[in-house]
Amino acid sequence: MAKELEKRLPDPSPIGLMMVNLGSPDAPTADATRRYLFEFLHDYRVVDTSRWIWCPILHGIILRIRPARSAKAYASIWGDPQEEAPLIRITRDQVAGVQARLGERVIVETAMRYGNPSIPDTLDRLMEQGCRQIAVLPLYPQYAGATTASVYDKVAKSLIGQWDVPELRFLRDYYREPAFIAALADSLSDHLATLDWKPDRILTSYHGLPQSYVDKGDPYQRECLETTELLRAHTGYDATLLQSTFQSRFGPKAWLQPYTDKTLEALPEQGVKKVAVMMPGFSADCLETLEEIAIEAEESFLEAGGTHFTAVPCLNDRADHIDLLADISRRRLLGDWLDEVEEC
Ligand SMILES: C=CC1=C(C)c2cc3[nH]c(cc4nc(cc5[nH]c(cc1n2)c(C)c5CCC(=O)O)C(CCC(=O)O)=C4C)c(C)c3C=C
Ligand SMILES: [Fe+2]
Ligand SMILES: [Fe+2]
Repeated sequence: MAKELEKRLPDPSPIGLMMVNLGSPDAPTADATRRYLFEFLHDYRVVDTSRWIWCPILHGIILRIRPARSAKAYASIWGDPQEEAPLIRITRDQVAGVQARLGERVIVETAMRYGNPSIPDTLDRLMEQGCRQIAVLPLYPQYAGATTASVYDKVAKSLIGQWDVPELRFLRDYYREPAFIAALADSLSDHLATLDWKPDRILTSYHGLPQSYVDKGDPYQRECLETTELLRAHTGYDATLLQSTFQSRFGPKAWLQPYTDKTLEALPEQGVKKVAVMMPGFSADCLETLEEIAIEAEESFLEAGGTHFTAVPCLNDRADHIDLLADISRRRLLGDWLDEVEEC
């Protein structure tokens, strides 16, 4: 009898799972890119400079110049301009795969931290469908204040003013999951098997972060370096073959080093002419992988004397990636919520 009483009463409401990525402009145009960058670059988690200093720079220079340049870069990777951006399309495929694996008791939705589908609209949709328990899965394997914590902030802000707030759970990071490391290693070997050459060097290139954020305590750099360590241990590749670098600098301050572009430009002179670049910090291909690495970085590596270059696709909608996202959601987020419902 005591055991019976210990059981929680079954809650028949559906459970929500919101999978969140960074977001992209609504279209590959300067206007849409300006709206996206306006929201993105006003986030204190992304740019922590005082608004008295930052807003004149942002409004006076960046939002006048960058949107046209970035829109051109987006257009080069977008495909059909009537469709959504690559990052959003891939995230929707991931969501469909996770939904299929979790079954109909869980409602899985796509959300973007900036732009659409927005976090507040997605939370509203889940709550309208009756979800009283919502799990949030930021699609960033390594934690950073600028990404993961920014999702936490936005979720919390979205609920301001609500009288009936759902029970919430968040995933902080998943880079140490053995299945994640195994999927990265398999994606690398699958990709290398399609080539008729072997790389002399494989870069694990992570999105950069201002060095000052790490100096203030952000663990992102450590988590990236640990990801590469785990990948070395899994593949047996040593540090001379598998090397960490950081890409996508923004502005004149020092960012995490070594920089991917400078490394690639220097490698041919050191006799390293065949390079593969993989990007284990990105769960989906996006502007930073498809344009900055697969187009721009390849061009500058070949100009510097490299002979062979390849960019390894992100894990995207690979079955092992979707399996691990569903498994992490079940184990680390939904856990006893699912048990409670399933017991009834
Ligand atoms: C201004 C500072 C920026 C910080 C800090 C930053 C951190 C950061 N970003 C990602 C992941 C992505 N960033 C992407 C694009 C992008 N990033 C910045 C700036 C910062 N990022 C800008 C201005 C842009 C927009 C594009 C451009 O104009 O160059 C993307 C791709 C988005 C897409 O639409 O495809 C991703 C993904 C991480 C993981 C991170 C910190 C760890
Ligand atoms: Fe502003
Ligand atoms: Fe970024």
